[in-house]
Amino acid sequence: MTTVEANVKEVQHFIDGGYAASSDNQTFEVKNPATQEVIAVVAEATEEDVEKVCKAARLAFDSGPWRTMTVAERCAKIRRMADIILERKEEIARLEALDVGKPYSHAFTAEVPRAAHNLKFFADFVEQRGGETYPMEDAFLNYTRYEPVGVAGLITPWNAPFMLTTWKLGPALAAGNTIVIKPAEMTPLSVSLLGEIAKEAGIPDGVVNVVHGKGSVVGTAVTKNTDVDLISFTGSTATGKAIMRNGADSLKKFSFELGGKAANIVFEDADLEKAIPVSIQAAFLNSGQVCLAGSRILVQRSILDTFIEKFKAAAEALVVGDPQAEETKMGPLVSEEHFNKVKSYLDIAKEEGAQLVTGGSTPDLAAHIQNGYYLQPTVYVHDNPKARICQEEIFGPVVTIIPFDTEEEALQIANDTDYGLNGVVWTENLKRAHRISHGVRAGTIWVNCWFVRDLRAPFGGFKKSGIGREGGHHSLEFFTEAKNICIALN
Ligand SMILES: NC(=O)C1=CN([C@@H]2O[C@H](COP(=O)(O)OP(=O)(O)OC[C@H]3O[C@@H](n4cnc5c(N)ncnc54)[C@H](O)[C@@H]3O)[C@@H](O)[C@H]2O)C=CC1
Ligand SMILES: O=C(O)/C=C/C=C(\O)C(=O)O
Repeated sequence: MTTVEANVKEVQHFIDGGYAASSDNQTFEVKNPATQEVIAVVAEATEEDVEKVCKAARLAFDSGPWRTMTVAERCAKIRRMADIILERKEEIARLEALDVGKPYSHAFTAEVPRAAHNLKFFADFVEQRGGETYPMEDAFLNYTRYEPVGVAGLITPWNAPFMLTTWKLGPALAAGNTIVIKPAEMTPLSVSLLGEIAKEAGIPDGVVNVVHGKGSVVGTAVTKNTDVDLISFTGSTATGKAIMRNGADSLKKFSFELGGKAANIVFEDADLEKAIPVSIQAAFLNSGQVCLAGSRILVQRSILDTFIEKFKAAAEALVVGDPQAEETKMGPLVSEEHFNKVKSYLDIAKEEGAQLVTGGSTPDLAAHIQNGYYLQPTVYVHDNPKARICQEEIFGPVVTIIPFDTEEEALQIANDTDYGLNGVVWTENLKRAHRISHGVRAGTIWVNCWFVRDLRAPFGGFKKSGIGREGGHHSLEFFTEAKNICIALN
């Protein structure tokens, strides 16, 4: 990445170990969502460029040393990547704040360290991995090898671009695949560095490639490309369906982490001293642009008034402002288009008769961020769980409190959704915690906590929230082909 004029960065593809412009020199602009200023011009790939990048990854897989080098050597290079990310932590966190609009403090203390951990974790995990052996009396011995699949297409979103890309890159690389990354076009800055970081870490040319452009063109071309063997995707459910259709002809493997509309269920025996601040995080972290957001807050009617009063006060106390400022807890939405989508739900809420508790308009802002895509933390109460604001993924700082009376009713509302990524339960009753955790149809349930991540644990969604699981051996199963070798012993 270079700077072309004051503060405007030039971002190119990273192909076969070097930066490259598009074959037709086309570019697109990226804006800072806090100000609407242009912060980067980015190479926009043609279909021919996508061919080239996928071919580079193919050649690096077929004839390069990456998949044949020892696991120890490969993993040492991946760990070096993690170290370089930590050495460049401030720079990457600044880019993430600039590009996504998320608070720098969160990127610096949580997401960039997690990105480094994603790489290191899978390097360690692969080195320690065993295999299966099945002796057949004394006559034959079966043993299993886990070999890389080939070229991995990683199509990644804009809400946590660097962290979520490394979450796929770590296991894909550790397993010995070569990679084509297609970052989200709205937020390409941090991810564009991964090629050069890989090169600096000693990873051979052609193993980590990055290609930029619109999802509908470049994402589609990567998905259809016959040199690409699998697609790991995080993003919207609609795009997941398109990827599945476009990848069908080349019979790709898919792993999808898609949308969510999590129920955050607060029972009357919950410890509100913990439940309120964590529910605020679950609602407004990254301006609610988190697939795991607890955007449907189910509250038992006996504590409804107390909960609303405390939650309102905590939402109003959140510091909304410049993402680069240390004290900022919530920044803008990522783009004008997304801002308009989120704002449209304020009209829908009104039409649906939802009761506004707080928010619903633009916050007071310092002069330099007056043009940013800001919305106040917004809270509604609605007693109709079928309302659109209770059903659709808004992906913004807009949450709805839904009252309930009994456990059965809470479960019924929690499961009345197309999504099933995660759920949250607040209770001091252990038996109830288990009952509700078993009853909610979602891939992760957090009890008296939220977004606590052990990278060994399965992570992914039921229903329209995804296909497959990431994490620990689940990621490795996706990024490897299991091979059984059967040896006659006599
Ligand atoms: N699960 C999650 O973490 C995320 C969920 N979303 C949800 O999706 C909604 C829409 O956001 P979008 O930016 O439109 O998400 P998206 O799912 O379209 O974008 C994610 C990635 O997919 C790529 N892409 C788009 N169309 C493609 C196609 N046809 N083939 C291959 N790749 C393609 C994009 O370029 C980007 O890299 C959000 O409002 C939110 O509800 C968005 C981002 C992340
Ligand atoms: O912690 C993870 O591995 C994944 C987190 C996912 C998100 O933050 C997201 O997609 O919004």
